[in-house]
Amino acid sequence: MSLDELADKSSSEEIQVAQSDSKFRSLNPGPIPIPAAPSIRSLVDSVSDERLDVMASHQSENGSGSISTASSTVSSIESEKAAYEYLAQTPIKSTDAHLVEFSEAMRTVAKALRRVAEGKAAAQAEAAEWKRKYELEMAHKQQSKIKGCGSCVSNDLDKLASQLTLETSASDQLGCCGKHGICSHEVLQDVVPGPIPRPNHKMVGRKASFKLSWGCNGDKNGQHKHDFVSFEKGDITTAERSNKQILLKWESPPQTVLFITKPNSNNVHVLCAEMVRWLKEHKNINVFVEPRVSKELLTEDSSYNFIQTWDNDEEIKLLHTKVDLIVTLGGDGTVLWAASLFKGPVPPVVAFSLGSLGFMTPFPSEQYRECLDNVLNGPFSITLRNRLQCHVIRDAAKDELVTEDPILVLNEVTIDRGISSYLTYLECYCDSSFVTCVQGDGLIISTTSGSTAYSLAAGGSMVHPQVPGILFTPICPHSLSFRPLILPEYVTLRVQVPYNSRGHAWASFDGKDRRQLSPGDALICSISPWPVPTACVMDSTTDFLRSIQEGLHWNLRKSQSFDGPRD
Ligand SMILES: NC(=O)c1ccc[n+]([C@@H]2O[C@H](COP(=O)([O-])OP(=O)(O)OC[C@H]3O[C@@H](n4cnc5c(N)ncnc54)[C@H](O)[C@@H]3O)[C@@H](O)[C@H]2O)c1
Ligand SMILES: Nc1ncnc2c1ncn2[C@@H]1O[C@H](COP(=O)(O)OP(=O)(O)OP(=O)(O)O)[C@@H](O)[C@H]1O
Repeated sequence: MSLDELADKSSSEEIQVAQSDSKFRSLNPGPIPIPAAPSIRSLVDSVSDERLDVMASHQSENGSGSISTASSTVSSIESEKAAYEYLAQTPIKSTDAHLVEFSEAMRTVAKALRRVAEGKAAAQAEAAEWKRKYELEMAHKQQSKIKGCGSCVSNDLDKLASQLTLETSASDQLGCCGKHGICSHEVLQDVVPGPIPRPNHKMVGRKASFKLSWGCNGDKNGQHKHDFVSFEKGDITTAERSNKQILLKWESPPQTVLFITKPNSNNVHVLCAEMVRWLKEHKNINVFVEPRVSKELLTEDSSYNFIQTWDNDEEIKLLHTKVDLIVTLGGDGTVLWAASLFKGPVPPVVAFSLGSLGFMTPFPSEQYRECLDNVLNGPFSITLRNRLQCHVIRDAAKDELVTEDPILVLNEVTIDRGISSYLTYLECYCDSSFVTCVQGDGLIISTTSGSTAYSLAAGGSMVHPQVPGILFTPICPHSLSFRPLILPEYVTLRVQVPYNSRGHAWASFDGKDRRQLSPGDALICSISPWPVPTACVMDSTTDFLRSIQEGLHWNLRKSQSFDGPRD
């Protein structure tokens, strides 16, 4: 697809969403009076007719058509709510067939409206995604012009998207962003969507540029073997598998490091002060710290006046354009916290272990000089940890233009019963297919990085973080046959609290930011295009195996003694 076509697609999709919304508003005439009891039959009839219309138009139209289906039925939302209220106030005799039929019709209409609201949210998300990719591509082009690096330019947006989502599998050692390298850093620097930042004397210079490539160990002649399916003579075969370890190689030296540290820990505080000074004095590195840490360091010693920080959320949005590396000092929670600061691209993370478990924190803090030397010089292995992008869709806001901001999680999103003592009742869909109803304490939708966290405690498999997948793990399901699932990374999951749920559900994101989900609300999750690159001590697999063995004591058992019965 050319850039122009992309621009057209991006803008036309936005226009489509906007148009459908304006239709939404213009067709929503406001509340419809609650029908008096004698006229309820006529209301049932009219709703039943609308139900038929909805079904007919669903059959005859494609996906985008479903938005206009919503428009034609939106006027019944208010009447539906009014009718529910009316029904709640009026005792229903089980023998009253009319009221039962009416209530059924209302449910059908409500379901159709839900589908439309969700379709709209998905379309908005998709349009935003295309727009962002388009902006990235433009930035990439501009950057390449400045650098005179013609080979960096790719006119194919799909290629860029697949590079960002790791669908490309190749290694290339051919210089600047050769055919198979990932030049994401160049794409991401300098141009930032959003408001123009106010001039800041603390701003640092350009970011260091780097290249990601897939390693090809054991490949003697340097020829990389790709993972692809070939169809020679009608036979389907996969080529020999390559080593997919991802290497980060700096193309210019990194200049700026951001520290994210666990609060209320004296050890962390002392080490942070020492590392900051060492980086400045021995490596001439610019250092950013959190506002809390900046205050602490400056109160102690004014000679830390070289450190930089931020004042507000707008400045946090720009951090990824200034920072070459993130250093975390703490446990896994600190890595999650660091990732949560970045709603878009995330610079590589070097996680030093100062927590209790430290599954994602492989670097020993006692050897920080050696570790940082290795990382600053490069090349080093990284694990690209996928994140999930979660949208909460409110039933009450289905005819509003703006939905809640997406939330990115590195571990998982959990939907549970919170303080409710009732069973959680959740309807789950994968793309357009119904998956199941969860009846139990809740559901965990996890990344593969999160597979060793809450999902593991709920009986999910441990999955290597580079495996492209989404884990679907129930929490205490009240069923004998509910096994956890692992779904492919490209699907979109939708979990909704049905109208007839007895209680609310609660969503939490990496264990934080709890949000109530009322009957009618839904959560939509898919893999985000912005992974978290974490530096490895050895390589992705060695580090993972070490973590499950040393951190979780996986399959620890006393060895069987030599003496005893034999074959
Ligand atoms: N029953 C459970 O196991 C349970 C319950 C609630 C939350 N959690 C996890 O805690 C996470 C939040 O972590 P926190 O440190 O802010 O909270 P926290 O301080 O409560 O620590 C939770 C524990 O989970 C470990 N952990 C976190 N991410 C991990 C990962 N990817 N692999 C292996 N272990 C991991 C941490 O090291 C820590 O020991 C949530 O994302 C969730 O996965 C687990
Ligand atoms: N920079 C930060 N600002 C605010 N809160 C933070 C920050 N870093 C970590 N936290 C929070 O502090 C809590 C504890 O942090 P962390 O998990 O890193 O330490 P730990 O519990 O000692 O280690 P582990 O997770 O390995 O057991 C987490 O809930 C995390 O969200």
